[in-house]
Amino acid sequence: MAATVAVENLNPKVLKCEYAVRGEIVIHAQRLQQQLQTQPGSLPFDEILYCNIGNPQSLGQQPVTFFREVLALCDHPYLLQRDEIKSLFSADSISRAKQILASIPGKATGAYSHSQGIKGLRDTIAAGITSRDGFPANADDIFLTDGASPGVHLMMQLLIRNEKDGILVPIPQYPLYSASIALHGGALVPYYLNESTGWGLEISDVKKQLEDARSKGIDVRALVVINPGNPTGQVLAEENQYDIVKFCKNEGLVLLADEVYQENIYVDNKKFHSFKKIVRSLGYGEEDLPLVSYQSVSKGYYGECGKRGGYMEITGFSAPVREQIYKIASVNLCSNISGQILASLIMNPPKAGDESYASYKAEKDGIIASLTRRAKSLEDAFNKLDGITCNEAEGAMYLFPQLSLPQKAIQAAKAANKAPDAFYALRLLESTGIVVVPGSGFGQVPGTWHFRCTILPQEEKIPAIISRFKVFHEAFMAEYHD
Ligand SMILES: Cc1ncc(COP(=O)(O)O)c(CN[C@@H]2CONC2=O)c1O
Repeated sequence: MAATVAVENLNPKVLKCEYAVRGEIVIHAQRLQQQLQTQPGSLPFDEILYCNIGNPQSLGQQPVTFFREVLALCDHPYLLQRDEIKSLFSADSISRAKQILASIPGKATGAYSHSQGIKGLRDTIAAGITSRDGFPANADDIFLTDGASPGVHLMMQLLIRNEKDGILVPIPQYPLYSASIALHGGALVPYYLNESTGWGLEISDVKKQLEDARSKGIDVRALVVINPGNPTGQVLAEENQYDIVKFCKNEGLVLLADEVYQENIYVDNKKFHSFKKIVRSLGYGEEDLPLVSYQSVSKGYYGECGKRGGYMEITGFSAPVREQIYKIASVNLCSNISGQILASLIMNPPKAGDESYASYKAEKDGIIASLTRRAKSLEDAFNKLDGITCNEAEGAMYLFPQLSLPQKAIQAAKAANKAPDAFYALRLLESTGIVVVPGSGFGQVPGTWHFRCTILPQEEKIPAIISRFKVFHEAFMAEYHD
């Protein structure tokens, strides 16, 4: 009997789900990459430059030595018995690996762990959060996850009962949120970041969207904040964060604080403040506001995307609700142990006085300084082009320029049955090999068009990217000028 599975009879929530970061432009890029391999010289460029995804190590960024030394020793404890490791690994990597292994039952990094993650590692992470914020964190509030993504899905699964349950999401947003809400059958309630004020979050706008949703019978459950922002790159002002926390408390909303770019700050006039610190600074305790804070090993200066590590810290939930969160986490048994170890390392890196500290700090500072330079170079280059305006990337890993497209280009896009920014991105790819994600994949004010470009290509490639981009953009605008 022929298979009965067809697109027509799949879960409609899956069909509704979209994730543009690896969407049609990237799929086409992969086809062109294949063509370059089988037919060298057949395209007007000789390599594909993936500026679509925040994947630093795929573009040449090196992992942090200390983190990899500890991971290697934890994964093969036999090495710790050999004297020769002293000539290969730093003393503090060896001692840290021994300390971590001692916290794992049976030193078995191949065993399932507690469903929230290894307690000793959660103790370390809690200590790191306490040190970062100046307010205590509790290991029992921490759930180690395979990157931040599963933690986001878990909370959507917990909060969304049906299509009448809504989640306030910033627009532009990282499409994990719109995809997860769609997969769980909820309602995305948009609130627009203000491009003219550097992607500012106006509480008055959020409140208007909340009231509008409620008037339509939507039970708004939570507010998502991404700080620093993806794709927009803004870092929230501290006073804005106080307003957001008070708003969530007054409106009875769960605050979902996505803080995976907390180590990616490129401007001197902004600092990262965790929402946990803001909540505690306001004197709010466990009874006042349900808050979920997300962290990941994928970003920062570590960029360990493939290791799939991260955590969510949950505070302000009742014991019965926490039990339900634990139950969902236990269904997946546990997150991967290497990711758990790495999450503990990024929250407790080498300190002054440790043997690895000097080299660790040089690596960390070097990566952040380079990202800062790359962000500025690309931002300046975009702003020099007619028809493009680009806000500063205060943080994160992206620029999100706005395109002022001629009507002829918009008509051509319509004729090709594509959003104007997707039409532009496809033409950019086919002319230069540069892969960006259309703004329509993140959401934008209707009638505006953007694209997202990462700041991740290695520095020596940035001038070539800028010059190739400039040639394309000027030719495109000339082709379609009104
Ligand atoms: C804001 C935000 N939250 C969560 C995640 C999920 O990360 P992990 O699951 O790896 O922890 C990402 C990944 N950033 C995607 C991936 O690369 N480019 C992006 O926009 C992100 O940008």
